[in-house]
Amino acid sequence: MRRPQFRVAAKQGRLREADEIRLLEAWIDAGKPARGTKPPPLSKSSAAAQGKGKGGAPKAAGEYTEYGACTLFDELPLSKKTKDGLRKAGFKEMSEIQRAALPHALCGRDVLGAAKTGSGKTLAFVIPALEKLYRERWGPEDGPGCIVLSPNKDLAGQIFDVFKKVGKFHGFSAGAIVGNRKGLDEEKAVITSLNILVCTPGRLLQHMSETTNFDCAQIQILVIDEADQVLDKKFQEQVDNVVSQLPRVRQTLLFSATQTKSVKDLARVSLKDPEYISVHEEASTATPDNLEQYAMIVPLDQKLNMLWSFIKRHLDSRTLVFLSSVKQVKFVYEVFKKLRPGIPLKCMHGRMKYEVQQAIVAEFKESKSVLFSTDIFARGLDIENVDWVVQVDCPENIALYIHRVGRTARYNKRGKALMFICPEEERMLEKLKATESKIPIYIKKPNTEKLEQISQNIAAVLVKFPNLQQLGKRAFVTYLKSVYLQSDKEVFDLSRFNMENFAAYAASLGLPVTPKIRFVRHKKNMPKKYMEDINVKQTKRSLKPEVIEINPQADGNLIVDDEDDDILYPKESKTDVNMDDGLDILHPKESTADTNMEPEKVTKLGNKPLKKKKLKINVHRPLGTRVKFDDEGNTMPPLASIAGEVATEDVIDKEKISQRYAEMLRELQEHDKEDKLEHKRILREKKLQKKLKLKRKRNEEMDAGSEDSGSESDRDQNKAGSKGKKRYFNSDDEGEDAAKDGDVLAKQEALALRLLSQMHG
Ligand SMILES: Nc1ncnc2c1ncn2[C@@H]1O[C@H](COP(=O)(O)OP(=O)(O)OP(=O)(O)O)[C@@H](O)[C@H]1O
Repeated sequence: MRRPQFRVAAKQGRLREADEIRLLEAWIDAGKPARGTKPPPLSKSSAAAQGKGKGGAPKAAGEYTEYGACTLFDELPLSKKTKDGLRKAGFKEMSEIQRAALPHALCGRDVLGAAKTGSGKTLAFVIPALEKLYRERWGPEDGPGCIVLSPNKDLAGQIFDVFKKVGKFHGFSAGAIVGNRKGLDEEKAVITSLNILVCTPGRLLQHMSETTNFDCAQIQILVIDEADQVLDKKFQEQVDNVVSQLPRVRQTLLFSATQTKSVKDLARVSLKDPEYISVHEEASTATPDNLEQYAMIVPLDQKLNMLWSFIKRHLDSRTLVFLSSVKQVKFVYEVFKKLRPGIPLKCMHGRMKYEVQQAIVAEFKESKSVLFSTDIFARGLDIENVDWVVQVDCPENIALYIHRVGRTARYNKRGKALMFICPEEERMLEKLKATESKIPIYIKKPNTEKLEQISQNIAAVLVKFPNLQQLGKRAFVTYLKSVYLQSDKEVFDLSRFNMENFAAYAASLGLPVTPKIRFVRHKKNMPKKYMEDINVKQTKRSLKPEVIEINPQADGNLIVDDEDDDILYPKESKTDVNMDDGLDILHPKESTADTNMEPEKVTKLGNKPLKKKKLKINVHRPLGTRVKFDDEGNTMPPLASIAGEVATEDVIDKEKISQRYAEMLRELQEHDKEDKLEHKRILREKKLQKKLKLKRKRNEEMDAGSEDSGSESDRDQNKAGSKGKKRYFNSDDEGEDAAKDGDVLAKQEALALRLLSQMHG
């Protein structure tokens, strides 16, 4: 009895939907805005008036309102399901970019949208995507109908969440195709039945080439978020490949806070007669109005002191700290955690599992804390109420600066941003302050009185936790590499630093010696400008590797050799430029954003790694690479030299320094003692093992000898001894087992001797 009722209800539902779609299509067509038009500017009084007057749903069939100037979502020609979703999620009034983009996007036009960070661009493409599929009556059996490309998996996850929220009442299946290698098979199993795919270009391409029956020939709408980054050369091959597999007849929406207008880029995604919507083009600033921005000139070796002092003075804030490499993030997080600043610390980078990242973001949203991050979260990350964004390392360009600071002051909220800039990178400040950049940034003078000096505390932590020394070394190396690999040599030029700077920086990380570094680079991948910039000793036909070395012990030159991690060969296909360690460093890059792409996929997709050619560059720079000597002519450890310098400036008490050194020495001696004891223990254990082995061997020989003469019961006994007792190895009870073994063997030995003497007797 119930089945026919169900069928009737379903049929009625379908009919209602069909009626709604007919009405929506007519409304969209009748009230669409003229091409190239923008909605009139919004004054507070007009907003309310427009909400009641001009907009609104059609009163009766055939009487359609224009929707190009409305202000509320309810006034747009949207399906009931989408409106319900929006209402449930608490979205009522449209933001500027939504007002401007939605009317054009809803009537099927291609859109190239730009608006400041945090201004609500996500809804400006999520709504048209849902509506398009709804009006096309897309169903599960139709497969993928919408693709959203995002530069990284975290952002893809966030966009997916917005789809889930707003599309709650629709019946579409959607997925964030961002899984790790393990998730690939699961994705393969479902991807063909998903209607909305939010994915990174690399992952999508992988499915396009590997997943059977995965077909994108029916795609209705393509969205590219963070379009300037996704259309950047880093993704070029992947995006071109993806786009070539999509139907030419489709709608395309491109959004970003820092938009591309490059005709070449747009041609690549074949935009048709697009609407250029840049709602803040005429605004006096490129960053949110509610954002206060400050910069401070901080020498490299003072950055951690400054960061620590900042954190200590903002214990009641939610602070997001950007550093330029994974190793730096890990190091600063680990060391600061040990020093206990009095506020929870978290860290996040592209090497973490997606689920872990999600959990950390959720925790950060919940409590006032400090989150150290790489640039993986510079774009798109939407966290309400971030009070401060602190950029410890200089952003590689203005666009990245805008995206980083845009993690605060989102959607009408207030926020503050602070950037530390080394004197050697001051050119970036000039660029930011240039009129055309439209960035109201103010220089703040560091308050040296309130600056806490923590280098020695860090050194003490490193003595106590030796594994952090290695991490510190890596942090040092990856920082210098990140500077070295930047393409904007006007700002980033290692030659502006000298050996003293490097030594001081190493000391500020608590390192007892300045790590050595060597850069090897394929000439082909070096920016021309930089090639001219450095003194390359190379004949035209030479194929030797180019080597730039930094060595604190070398006189005058930047030389170095680091045995394990610092020989860098260009790898064209790698896209994660997150500077994890030496082996991940690529050719000079346009962008340092941690794209979180899966490198192995990219390699599979046909980018051949370059041959390691032996190009050698030896750079002899007339730089201030002085090594410090003490009164007796011995080279001084950098920490000592720095301590001396600081002391002369009366920042640190000399007595304190010697006390600290004495303390460190004591700690080292203690460690030394422990190491010696441990070494002795290991030797003892080895000796015992050896002895036991020897005895066992002898025993076996004797057993073999006594086999013929031994009684049946003896043999059984032996068998029981060897087979009946299972042994479990656990490093904790190794000593006890060994002792037991010793007893057993001693008994067996005695038995064997008895047997032997019986034989001989
Ligand atoms: N119409 C709206 N009403 C209220 N809140 C909104 C509206 N539109 C967007 N938001 C909220 O504003 C915040 C920022 O939105 P969104 O992440 O889309 O910004 P964005 O422009 O994409 O930023 P970015 O350039 O940094 O990626 C989100 O928390 C979102 O929920």
